[in-house]
Amino acid sequence: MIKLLPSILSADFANLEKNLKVIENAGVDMVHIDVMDGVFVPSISLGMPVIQSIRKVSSLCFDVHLMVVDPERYIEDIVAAGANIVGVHVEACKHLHRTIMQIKEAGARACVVLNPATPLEKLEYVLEEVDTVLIMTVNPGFGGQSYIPSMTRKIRKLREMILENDLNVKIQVDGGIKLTNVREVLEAGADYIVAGSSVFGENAEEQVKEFHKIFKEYQ
Ligand SMILES: O=C(CO)[C@H](O)[C@H](O)COP(=O)(O)O
Ligand SMILES: [Fe+2]
Repeated sequence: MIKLLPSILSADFANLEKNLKVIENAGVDMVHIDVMDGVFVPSISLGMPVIQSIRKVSSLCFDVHLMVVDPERYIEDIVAAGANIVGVHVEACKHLHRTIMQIKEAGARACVVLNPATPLEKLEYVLEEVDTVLIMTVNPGFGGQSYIPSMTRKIRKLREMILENDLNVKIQVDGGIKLTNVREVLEAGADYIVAGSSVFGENAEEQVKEFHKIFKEYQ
């Protein structure tokens, strides 16, 4: 099933509860939360206290994208704060397999994230252990960037790898996805679509409905 995961990075941080209600009422059941440390990526976004606070007012599935160095330092705290899915970057983990196990032992679903320039080969020995692979379709660090066209081939190639190995792994895409290019990633095989500026930067309720209309063409 194809899902839209609005990214709260582009939401109004003074009105997060209201923003979450808007997307939930529009039919969304998962939300994407970007945690940036100012080291792995240039920017700093939010951390545990914010996740804890919004957990109290939302029953949405929280998909937390950790853009931090050595993410294994935070897994248990992030899950305790309310994360249902935890995504870690291949480029940030010294012992990727161990970190994936740590996420699952902490009680969350494990997602592995690849920067645009990181090849899919990095997944070869961990693919069967993960619930989701997140293909970054922009260089991580900021919302509102443009989709990198070569990522369509990467999504297609990952879909082939998953099929060849007969696995049940979801493909997530994040960065620069809009109503005008979402068909391209869906045709390539994406299941989970993250969208920040194209949801919260506009009329969020209308945008969610438009994305969902397009998804119906593919399921
Ligand atoms: O991980 C991210 C940035 O590093 C964000 O999830 C992503 O950029 C969403 O924003 P937009 O849809 O505006 O590109
Ligand atoms: Fe993200």
